[in-house]
Amino acid sequence: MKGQIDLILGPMFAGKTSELLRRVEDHEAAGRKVVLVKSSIDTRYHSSRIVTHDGHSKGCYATASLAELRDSLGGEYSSFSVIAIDEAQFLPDLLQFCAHAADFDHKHILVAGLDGDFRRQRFGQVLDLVPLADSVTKLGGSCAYCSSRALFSLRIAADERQALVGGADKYAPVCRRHYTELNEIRPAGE
Ligand SMILES: Nc1ncnc2c1ncn2[C@@H]1O[C@H](COP(=O)(O)OP(=O)(O)O)[C@@H](O)[C@H]1O
Ligand SMILES: Cc1cn([C@H]2C[C@H](O)[C@@H](COP(=O)(O)O)O2)c(=O)[nH]c1=O
Repeated sequence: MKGQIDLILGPMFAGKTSELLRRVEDHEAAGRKVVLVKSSIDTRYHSSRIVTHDGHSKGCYATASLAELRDSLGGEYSSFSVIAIDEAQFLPDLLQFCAHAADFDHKHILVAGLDGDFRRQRFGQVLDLVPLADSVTKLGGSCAYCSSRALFSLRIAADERQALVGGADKYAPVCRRHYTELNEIRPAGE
């Protein structure tokens, strides 16, 4: 098998995790052995399962880093042909691990994560993978205020830290118009 990196990006509630699990099931149905992993920072729904916002889930490794996952798997690492990674924005060694696993270990890597934070700034190393990727899929959700395509994650909690784990209690998916209006963003010079 050749190495491959497929990215699934988008704002919160866009269906990234659902799409990741769908692709995992396709690989498993084709007889490929898949290891699932997420950042251990994500404790929202379950500590050792990847869970979608509408309750679908699959067991996974929860890890602080992908080097730690590699160590935990030991010799079993070579038996997996597919590595599915969720909450990729929280993994500090995402770029180095994925590059090595695809280029030299010939793994097929599926990566789901935020393409931007609540300020629409880069988040972790997700965007660094774009030049290495075979495919990049940007999903959109449904705007919480008008049902147009949601492109961005609006933070509704009063907290300025980049990393703030949460769901609908802290974030809403929004279209460009509502992101701009609700953040009171003004064009430069106004
Ligand atoms: N504002 C919302 N709050 C809670 N759940 C939502 C909201 N918008 C959409 N959902 C549900 O979340 C599902 C997508 O969940 P998931 O795949 O976990 O998305 P992502 O990984 O992109 O955050 C949608 O199919 C829908 O059922
Ligand atoms: C926008 C944004 C999000 N987060 C956190 C909130 C959630 O715990 C995850 C994203 O989860 P999802 O599966 O994509 O719904 O990331 C954050 O820490 N900072 C942000 O700016």
